Amino acid sequence: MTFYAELARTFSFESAHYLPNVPDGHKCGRMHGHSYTVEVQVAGNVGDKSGFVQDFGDLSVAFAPVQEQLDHHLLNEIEGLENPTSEHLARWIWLRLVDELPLLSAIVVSETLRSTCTYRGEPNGAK
Ligand SMILES: Nc1nc2c(c(=O)[nH]1)N=C([C@H](O)[C@H](O)COP(=O)(O)OP(=O)(O)OP(=O)(O)O)CN2
Repeated sequence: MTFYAELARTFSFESAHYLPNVPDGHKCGRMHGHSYTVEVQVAGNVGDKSGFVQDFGDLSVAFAPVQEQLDHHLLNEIEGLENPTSEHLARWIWLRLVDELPLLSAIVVSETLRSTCTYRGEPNGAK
């Protein structure tokens, strides 16, 4: 019997950033840090024999180089993250994982406990 399921694995890293395009006086224009969490989601059919959509370990392997690039870095200095909002960061991570994780269905970025941004790719699959 084939059935469909969704998996998620959560990663965390510490980074500094500032938002260059916020209005004068906005607190996020000053450099500050976050303990980010990123949830990587994949979705698909569960293999008859494996019982997996995909091995959770594959998500860790795919995320490792991304973590290396982000952890304890100033995000603004990373190419493509010159304006490192949660929205841009979620899409930036998506673009770095989607080739290795074709079942990727969402990237959820949290800067704080109360705020999340979810990116699910472009509707037509465009990059
Ligand atoms: N749509 C977005 N809004 C904001 C982003 C963002 O990436 N996307 N980022 C920020 C800042 O990075 C800021 O550090 C976070 O601000 P805020 O959510 O206000 O965080 P606080 O925990 O300080 O919230 P309080 O309500 O002041 O406690 C801002 N907005």
